[in-house]
Amino acid sequence: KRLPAGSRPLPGPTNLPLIGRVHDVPEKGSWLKFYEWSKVYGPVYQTKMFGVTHVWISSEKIAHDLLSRRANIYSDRPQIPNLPDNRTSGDYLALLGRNDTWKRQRKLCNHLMHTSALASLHDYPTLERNRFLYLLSQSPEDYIEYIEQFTSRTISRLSWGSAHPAQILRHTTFGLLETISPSGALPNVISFLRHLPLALSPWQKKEKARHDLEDKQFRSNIGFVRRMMDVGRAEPSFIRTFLEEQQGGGVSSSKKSSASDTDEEKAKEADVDEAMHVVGLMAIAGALTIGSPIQSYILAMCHYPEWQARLQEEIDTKLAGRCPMWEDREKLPLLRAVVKEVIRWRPPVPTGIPHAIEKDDVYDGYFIPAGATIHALEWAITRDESTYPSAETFNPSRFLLPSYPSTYREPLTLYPNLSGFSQFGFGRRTCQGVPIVEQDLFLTMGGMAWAFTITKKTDPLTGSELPVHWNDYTPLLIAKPCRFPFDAHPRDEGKLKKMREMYDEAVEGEEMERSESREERERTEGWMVEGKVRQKEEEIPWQSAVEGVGAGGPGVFGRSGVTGVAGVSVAPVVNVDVRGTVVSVGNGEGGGGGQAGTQGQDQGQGPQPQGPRQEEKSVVGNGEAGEDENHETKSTSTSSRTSSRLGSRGHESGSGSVTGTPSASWGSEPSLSFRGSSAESSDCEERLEALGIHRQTEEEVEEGVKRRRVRIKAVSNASSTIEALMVPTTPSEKGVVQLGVGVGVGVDGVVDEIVPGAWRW
Ligand code: HEM
Repeated sequence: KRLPAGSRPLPGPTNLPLIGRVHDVPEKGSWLKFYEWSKVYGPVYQTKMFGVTHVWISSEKIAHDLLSRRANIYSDRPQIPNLPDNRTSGDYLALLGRNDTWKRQRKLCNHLMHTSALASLHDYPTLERNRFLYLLSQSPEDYIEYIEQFTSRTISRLSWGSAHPAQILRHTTFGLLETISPSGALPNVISFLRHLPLALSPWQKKEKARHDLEDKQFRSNIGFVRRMMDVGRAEPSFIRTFLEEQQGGGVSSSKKSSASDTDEEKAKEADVDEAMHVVGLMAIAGALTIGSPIQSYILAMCHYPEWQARLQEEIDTKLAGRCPMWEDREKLPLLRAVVKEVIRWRPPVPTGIPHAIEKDDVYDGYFIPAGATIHALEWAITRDESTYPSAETFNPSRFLLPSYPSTYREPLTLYPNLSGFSQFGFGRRTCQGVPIVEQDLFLTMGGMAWAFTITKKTDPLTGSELPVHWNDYTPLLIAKPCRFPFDAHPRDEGKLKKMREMYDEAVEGEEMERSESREERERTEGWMVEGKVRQKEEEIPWQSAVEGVGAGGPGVFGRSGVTGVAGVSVAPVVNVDVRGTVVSVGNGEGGGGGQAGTQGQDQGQGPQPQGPRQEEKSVVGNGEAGEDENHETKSTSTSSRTSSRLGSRGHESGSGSVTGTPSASWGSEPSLSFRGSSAESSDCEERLEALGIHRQTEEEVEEGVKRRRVRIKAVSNASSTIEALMVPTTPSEKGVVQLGVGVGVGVDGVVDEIVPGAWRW
């Protein structure tokens, strides 16, 4: 393009023909490279990639000058090669171009956020935080799973008034992140690949499957809320707010006013459709992002124990030993400063979400061409030493002491807070979820500081501290710290007890919700089976549970929530590797058809293990797992091990199929065995005893011990986390306590921990 008179091109690295500088940008930590270039070429420079000009802004002031002050031309979004209709389709508000659909949707999103503050929606984050803390206390090494559960369940409740869509939401949302991230799908880097026809494009096929599943879920969620409203049992949610207001004639994102009744109905449905997408996008945004700073908090506490001690002191003195509540925020400026500093120290969206410029522009003598993609490089903005001295250091004081004039602000009852923070974008496209983020982070970080002392983990063999990385983050648009080891020690017995009480209260509510939404849940779990969307293991810790269950269907009971029926064997079957050793726990009466990661041919006919309450990750899979590279070999072998183990009482027939005789199990001894090189099968029960898990005594049965759970948790060697819950329910006709077992049977796993408790069936 010819430069306008008096202007010059932006500086930047020399571009190679066609590819520009693609080869220089690493897949992981790309923002570090762009930051490095900012040191060489200045706070605003350009690169080219496959013909597209990318402008990188590393100064908050320049980002405001362009994206906020000149918002009339800098508020568009670029086209995403791997999602070519992102600017027009109306499916994802955050990715829409600057058009009427975006304006309407943004307004509606704003309205829903605003009115939700007035409704009782905001109990949800506290409820889920309470559930989260106890789960974390039980197995800190499962932190990623529990954090993801927290974020997706909280936003599901906010969006649809129920946590049950959370699991599929995680699944489809992660897929979307891959679809749109430069490092997630090749066409986003090599843009001409987007022209491949569907049949030849693995990226398009994958995206289509993902989108179909997402669409089904969103529609079903609306249907669910409507049905609940009809019977007066809909919990508060964004979508309920919308539907209620629409019924009352209040809110409408109306695309057109219509004359006839039919037209009016159609227009209403179009509005509902639009609201469905707006709320869907809010759910996606919430499920994707908030886990990043929660994980970064744990990372920060490993490296900066002194700040943890100070935070605990603030909470202990101001709240007299109580766990922080949202209402306490005025009293806890340090906690708010920690929240903000975590985001500054490790920005969740380090490259920013790009804008696009619609008309040629000149800034400070530099020419910026129409159509360029404009990135506010959040990583660099948080490292600007003039605003954040010693930027690499985690230092919440920068928001609390007047000696940091560029970031300090009074009154401390109000500041620091996240409102207007650069990390949530600029101009007309700023993030609309800040109030949710603020509350979620305040509650989780405050809750963790109240409950735990987080430390680096000690190697039991050498006694030395296990290393914790400093800045090893996942490569997609929303970056999260890669897994690291740490310990979370409950600070005292009283707090542990309190956590348990808080958890019980949270789960109690959930049980009610579950029974209400069971039909819906079963349907959505069915889609999960259809969905077969594959994800990267390292990113999606629950993957093997998602993919891995045999076509015996029932092998894993997922969140079926079905209590065992008296007279029918509820066969608890646990098959996991214990540090390289296979454990099978079961009464062997069939059940356990198809195990995670098998080649999918198990046709379990036996009674199905079913649990009254299951954890999220026990999701029904499709029996076609095993294609995952990480799992294939071991999964297959575990499948056969599983079958033969079950065969100790059940019958193994044909090629891997497992059948059983339900009635024979009553009163029979459960089979417990260890297999493998490092353990004798005979010492299985002793080993379990040693782990604190004992068979329930008659007295305990007599007492009708309820709600005691034995949790067997397997962490796969590919860092999947699977959990088994054995929950004593009611005494059966036989006078014993039945155990429902929820097992995400994630073969290839190691049992990482067995929570002490009693089991029996
Ligand atoms: C730690 C959590 C979060 C971070 C760091 C974050 C960050 C961002 C950023 C950087 C943008 C782009 C701003 C721009 O283009 O200038 C954005 C957009 C957006 N965010 Fe968030 N976000 C978070 C959570 C949420 C949540 C929970 C919601 C739920 C409502 C949400 C809703 C949105 C929406 C709707 C947009 C698009 C606005 C538009 O394009 O007009 N975000 N966010």
